[in-house]
Amino acid sequence: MRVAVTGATGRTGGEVLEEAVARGYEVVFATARNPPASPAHGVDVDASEDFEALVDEHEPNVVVDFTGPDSCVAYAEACADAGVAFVTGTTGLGDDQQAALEAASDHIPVLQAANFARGVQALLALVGDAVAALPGYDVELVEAHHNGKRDAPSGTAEAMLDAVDDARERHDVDAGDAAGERVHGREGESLREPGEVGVHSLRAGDVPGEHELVVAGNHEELRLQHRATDRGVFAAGALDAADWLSGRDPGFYAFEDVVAAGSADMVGTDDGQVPGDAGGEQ
Ligand SMILES: NC(=O)C1=CN([C@@H]2O[C@H](COP(=O)(O)OP(=O)(O)OC[C@H]3O[C@@H](n4cnc5c(N)ncnc54)[C@H](OP(=O)(O)O)[C@@H]3O)[C@@H](O)[C@H]2O)C=CC1
Ligand SMILES: O=C(O)C1=N[C@H](C(=O)O)C[C@H](O)C1
Repeated sequence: MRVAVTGATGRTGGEVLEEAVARGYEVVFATARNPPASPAHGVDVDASEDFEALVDEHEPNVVVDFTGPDSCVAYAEACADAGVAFVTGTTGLGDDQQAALEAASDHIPVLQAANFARGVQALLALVGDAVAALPGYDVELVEAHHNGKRDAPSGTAEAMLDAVDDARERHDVDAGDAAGERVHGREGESLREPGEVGVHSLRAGDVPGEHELVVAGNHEELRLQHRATDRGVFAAGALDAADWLSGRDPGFYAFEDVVAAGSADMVGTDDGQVPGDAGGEQ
């Protein structure tokens, strides 16, 4: 696969570049806004302002993007012009930016995911099940990320909140008068209204990403939590997505489609085994 990586000097793009090289993919170019003088993971990093020319010159099968909302949309549009598939994990897009990204998928395959960890796909299903099974319970969401994250709440939190709303609607849950209302943090006199969902964003240190939904009532508490313990999980998922997307028809795809298609090579071990699994031939 001929892959290009944008945001290649970033926390996540850097992991994508490293994993792409480790997998033996042909990294045809990598970009950053302020490219470093020396190669990263053996790949020269070019200035992102040359993106269109680089696409024309190197003809990647797919571009993998972890940058910011403006650049994500600009790259998607350039890929649409060049007929190159586009995978993005960039979060924090506004409504117009989201519409522009989706419009690009009229011409090319586009895959967008707020979170490329497979466990988060399972979490989203569990969130819907829990909310449907526990009508009348209070729902609160807490997410934690590193101190360099720009958007709040996180894209994953937004997806979890959508899963709460969808489940309440689909299962006709009478959640209370404030159903659908999101309350971001609380201070002062602010009594909780039935149905509202409190959303709390922590930004500290180097936390790769944690999300927890609390469903509580009737003298009990259910907590559904996902923790990314290393950013490599995002890089691996994004490259699995790139592999799956490359060569597909134009359209707007989700990471759910990739997860449904098959299991992952396990990251974090040299031999592809699940850590701690001693079974099988070595
Ligand atoms: N979907 C998922 O699974 C995940 C999504 N993310 C999302 O990915 C995005 C990037 O996060 P993270 O890696 O922490 O960010 P970083 O700030 O660590 O890195 C961003 C990278 O993008 C480049 N960049 C930033 N803005 C622009 C721009 N306007 N034009 C061109 N290049 C730009 C930066 O270059 P330079 O430093 O030179 O400015 C840098 O290389 C965020 O939206 C985050 O939420 C993150 C992890 C997982
Ligand atoms: O910015 C990050 O770091 C992350 N962003 C994504 C999000 O906004 O949900 C995914 C992951 O949690 C890491």
